[in-house]
Amino acid sequence: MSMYVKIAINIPTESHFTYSVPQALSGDAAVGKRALVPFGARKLTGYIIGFLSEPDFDDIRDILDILDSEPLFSSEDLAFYSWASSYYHYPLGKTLHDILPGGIDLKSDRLFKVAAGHKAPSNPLPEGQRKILDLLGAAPKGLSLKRLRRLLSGSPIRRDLAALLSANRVIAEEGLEQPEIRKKTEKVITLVAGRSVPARLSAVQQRVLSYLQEKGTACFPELRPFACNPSPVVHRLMEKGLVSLSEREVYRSSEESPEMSILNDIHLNDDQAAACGELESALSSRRFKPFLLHGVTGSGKTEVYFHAIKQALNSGGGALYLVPEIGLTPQLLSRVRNRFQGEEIAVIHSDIARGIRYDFWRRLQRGEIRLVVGARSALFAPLPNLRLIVIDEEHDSSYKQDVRMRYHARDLAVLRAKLQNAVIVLGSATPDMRTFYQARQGKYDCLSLPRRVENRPLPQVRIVDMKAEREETGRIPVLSRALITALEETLNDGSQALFFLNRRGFHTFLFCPDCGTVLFCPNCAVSLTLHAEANRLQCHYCDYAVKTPSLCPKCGGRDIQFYGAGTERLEKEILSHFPHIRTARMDRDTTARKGAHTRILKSFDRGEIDLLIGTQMITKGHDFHNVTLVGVIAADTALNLPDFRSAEKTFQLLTQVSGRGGRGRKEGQVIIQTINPDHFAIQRAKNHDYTGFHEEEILHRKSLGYPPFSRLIILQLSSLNEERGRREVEEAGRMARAFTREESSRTMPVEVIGPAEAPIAKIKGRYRWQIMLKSDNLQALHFLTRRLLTSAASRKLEIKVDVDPVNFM
Ligand SMILES: Nc1ncnc2c1ncn2[C@@H]1O[C@H](COP(=O)(O)OP(=O)(O)OP(=O)(O)O)[C@@H](O)[C@H]1O
Ligand SMILES: [Zn+2]
Ligand SMILES: [Zn+2]
Repeated sequence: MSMYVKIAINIPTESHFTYSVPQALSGDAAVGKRALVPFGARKLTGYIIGFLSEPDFDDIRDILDILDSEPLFSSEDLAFYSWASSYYHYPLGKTLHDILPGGIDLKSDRLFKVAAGHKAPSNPLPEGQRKILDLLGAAPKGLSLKRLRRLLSGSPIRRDLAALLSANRVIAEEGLEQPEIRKKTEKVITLVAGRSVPARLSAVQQRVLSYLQEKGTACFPELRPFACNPSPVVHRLMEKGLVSLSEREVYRSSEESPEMSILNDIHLNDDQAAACGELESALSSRRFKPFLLHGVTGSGKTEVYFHAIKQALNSGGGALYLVPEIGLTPQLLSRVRNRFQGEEIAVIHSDIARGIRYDFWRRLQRGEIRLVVGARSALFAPLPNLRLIVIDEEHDSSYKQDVRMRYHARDLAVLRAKLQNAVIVLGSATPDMRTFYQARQGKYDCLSLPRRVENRPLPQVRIVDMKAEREETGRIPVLSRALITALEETLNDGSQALFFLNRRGFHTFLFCPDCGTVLFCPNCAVSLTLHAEANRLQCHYCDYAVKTPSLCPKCGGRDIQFYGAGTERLEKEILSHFPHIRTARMDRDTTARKGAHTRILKSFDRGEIDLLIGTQMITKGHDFHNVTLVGVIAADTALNLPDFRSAEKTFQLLTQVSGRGGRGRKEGQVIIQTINPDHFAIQRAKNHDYTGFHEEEILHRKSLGYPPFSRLIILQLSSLNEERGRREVEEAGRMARAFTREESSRTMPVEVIGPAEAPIAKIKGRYRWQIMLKSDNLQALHFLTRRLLTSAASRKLEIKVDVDPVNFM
């Protein structure tokens, strides 16, 4: 009887495909393995997602090969991945491709090879051509254009390649390209048991043999001390039947992160012990249970996570510990390694080399590693016996991926825990509005750490009204007098300081320094964004627009202006006041190079830097004990993002950055510079009042019907042609509105906001718009989204779906 498999393929279609399995491969086929399949004229890698007993089409083709000796994911994992794929409207084949380790797939492509008759030219070739020839010479099966580019780190090669082709030095033909990442193996030499050693052995052979008698097996490099080229020696011994040769897989692993200062020997305080107790009993019941761990900054949440992880591992299960991308610091890794000595840890994030990731993946799947520490993508790691998921800093927006599948790792983590009967802990000092709202509704059990460890006080926060600091010119200075004085005191004291500056949203909004007014959209309660060329202010939710006013609409002030500075300008300003200060900047520019981020943090940790200036990167998770001053240069930039969460983001940011101060023996102080000193988000942050903030903000959300009182889906529409794009976008908007008027939709109303020009109206030649769908009925939202996707498929309009959007830029 024939066997049929369902296969998902990495192409932009929702559906999967049916193939038959030839007799010779039928023993190998299994869910979670990859298969090489014919697809049109090409050969592609597909993922086996199920079996069929009968064909559901005519004209079914055979799979060509099975590419894995063991599955890369289980049926249980597949159920989770499929859920994510349909919830985020991202095709299953593409979802699997993104989730699985990169670089392992096989596919047919146009491959370039050195021509058979090629001889070295009499005149030396240009460097570009020579490099290509060298690479191709080392790859007898050929290389695709994409791979060549990658190997030449992106330098332009088209012209050189064309020259080589026309000179007949290189040929191109269709073929199967070998995957970039494969299992790594090494040869092992094994002593054959029970052979009597002949008398006539050379001295070297003798030494190798006695080494093997001691060790049992060895690989070639181990034998170098006996012979610089051990290979002929081993072959002699093989001929005599004394040893045998085989191949075994070796695992690649990430380099160790060097130690940073950490405290050991910690005794849990009462609050920590209570939280650990609750987690312990939940873990032992082996059922799904979600917790919110709400603990102020420096309250020792990490200790609680460690405790729970230890228990999960001790009971034979696996644990997943997720931190925001930026929180994955050498300090944290040292802490984890230190605490879980003897335990193998899979560290998974975007900087981990693909070969290492592939090895981790398979060892996790086999149950050889049971602890994963990583950023958002680590959520998909296969863990056969998952007992615990920890999401540290659960409010952090880096858990949301904004390209390809736009998933939220925290939200998916809760689902995964539910599917796999695990305990999940969402931890934060500033929980997401929705998380806290749900905890209050009883969806999560709340664990709380209301105090800092060892009863250290939270830092004193002072707010400086920058409107009162205006100079004679009417401009607002970068540094207030209060901040300059405080920095001076900190330096005299031998302590360190952190200055935080928000780069996002700079120079995009206008404000009035006389009354602090920033212009907001009357419909959506988000700030209006300036389009300087068109001299107008515009709302990116609903497209409302006004001409840029020259007078303040509220107080009539004439000084309407921008304000703020980048980290570079700030550093200059500081140096003009403190010429001898040792500063370092941490932003996207200074940390672009690999390892730079770590280097800066380490040198700050060693006290080689007095003042660290940075963007969001410095606000999270760091535990430096000598920081006594935290300065926030302009709290308003976050407040004025065109985003309904701007108050929440401001509160989180201020609380988190404040929380970096006073974590050691000396008390900390925080100075917040702002032009909105009375704003509730700033006031509540000053008083370390999370609950107060939540209660005030939730009223705003309710009155405007924003989450958690509704769900949102944003459709990002784009087109290469501005005119046609705009027409089609308007048509999509009309369709969406018509849907909301339909009879069937009365029971499930969806509000359609927009279409509006996207915050960045043109990227890479594509014109962009967006439509926001809002409803408290999630089913209705998904239903309408699917419909709009289907209708757009027939046009030139590209639609990307962002379910539960977080970042609006
Ligand atoms: N019971 C304890 N006694 C003394 N020190 C402790 C205790 N628990 C934790 N610590 C130490 O307190 C510091 C802060 O702990 P941790 O980093 O876990 O805080 P946190 O709650 O995660 O803070 P944040 O949210 O600001 O990152 C660490 O240096 C940790 O080693
Ligand atoms: Zn004004
Ligand atoms: Zn609006």
